[in-house]
Amino acid sequence: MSEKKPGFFQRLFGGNQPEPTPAPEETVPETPVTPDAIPDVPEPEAEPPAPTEPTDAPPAPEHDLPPGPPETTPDYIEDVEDNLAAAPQAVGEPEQPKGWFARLASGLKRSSDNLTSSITSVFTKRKLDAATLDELEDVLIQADLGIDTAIAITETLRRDRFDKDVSGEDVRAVLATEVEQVLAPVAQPLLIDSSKKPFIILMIGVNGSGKTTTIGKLAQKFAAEGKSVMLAAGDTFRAAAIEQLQIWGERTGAQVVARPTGADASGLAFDAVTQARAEAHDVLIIDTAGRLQNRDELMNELEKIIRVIKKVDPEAPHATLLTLDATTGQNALKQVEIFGQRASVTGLVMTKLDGTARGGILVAIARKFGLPVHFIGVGEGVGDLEPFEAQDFARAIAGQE
Ligand SMILES: Nc1nc2c(ncn2[C@@H]2O[C@H](COP(=O)(O)OP(=O)(O)OP(=O)(O)O)[C@@H](O)[C@H]2O)c(=O)[nH]1
Repeated sequence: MSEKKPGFFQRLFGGNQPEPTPAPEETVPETPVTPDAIPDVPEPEAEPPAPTEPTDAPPAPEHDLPPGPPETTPDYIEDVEDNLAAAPQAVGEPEQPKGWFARLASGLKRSSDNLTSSITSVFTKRKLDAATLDELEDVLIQADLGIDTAIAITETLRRDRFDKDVSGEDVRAVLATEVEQVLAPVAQPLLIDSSKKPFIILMIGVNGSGKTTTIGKLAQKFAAEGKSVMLAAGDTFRAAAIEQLQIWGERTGAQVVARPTGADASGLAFDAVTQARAEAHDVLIIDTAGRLQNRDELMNELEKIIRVIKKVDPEAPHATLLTLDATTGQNALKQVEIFGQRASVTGLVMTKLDGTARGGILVAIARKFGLPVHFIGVGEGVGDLEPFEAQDFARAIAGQE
């Protein structure tokens, strides 16, 4: 799974593609659906009863566990088929619909173009002086790279090149080097400890940040490595999220534990961990409902899910992955801070780098928190999630070939 597909770097840079839809401004995710805003979906109980305290022999689950994906009625299958075009792609060699692929590539091209053209315009005018360095610092901050990185880059230039002719290309090289230095320590693969059966991954993040899609992509990767995967449809607020996970389950051969909409998410997590243990799956990935980090009651619910998982396996979750939507810009820093405090995040996945000029935020996050970044997403397709590589990202941001 760490093998890098040819062409991914190409997708980061883009080619001659049509203009993408402009990236949204910060704070609001692309699909800002809060549980409150969803019609016809019953709210779960404010404080549903926790599952029975487990002992050495865990108690029987509250619900009868289905042998496989539970919804198999003709209507459901029809809905699923209708959704296939918009949903994840089939397992195996991913097919990239050309129009979509072109939009992804164009998104990142715009991002690096914005940065590099600003740099070029600053550095074609004169020898390196204090005013030029100030302008450069502004450009770098506006690109969401963070003040520390912006200062580090300008200080390097001040030290090495002050009062000398400096080209945009020279500056891009310094930028790439600095960004790579910041990112290299956090670019860490997600290691699945095979002594844990199952290795439990909890997926968390704000609404629409890409949790469910990322779970599907991960399930595909693990399945391709021969691992047996179970998915838990813990976003019990939204019927669509449950169905989305079931589609991924069908496509990746992963068993899906699901409950009707509105079921208690902690109870579902407990059942899923118990079942995955009993059946000795290699990996269990638990989806959760999207929640804004400032919704205290929803963050309490997340803490409860974690407590309940620990009742079955005190070491679990073995990985708690926070998905971050790159288009949210500076707000992503707040998300890392609060989710980190409340849910002990162990690693990050940044999605939607294809649709934004704000990919630099990953550099600011890496510098501030030092949390591992395991994957980045550059599209909705199953092949659009790649292990994070510092050098590729640095070169893409700096507009280097
Ligand atoms: N362009 C692009 N879209 C993505 C990427 N990752 C996910 N998406 C899309 O983002 C949207 C939201 O993704 P979901 O996986 O449903 O997000 P979620 O976090 O599970 O959402 P909630 O359940 O509402 O919290 C979907 O339309 C995905 O296809 C990515 O890397 N690039």
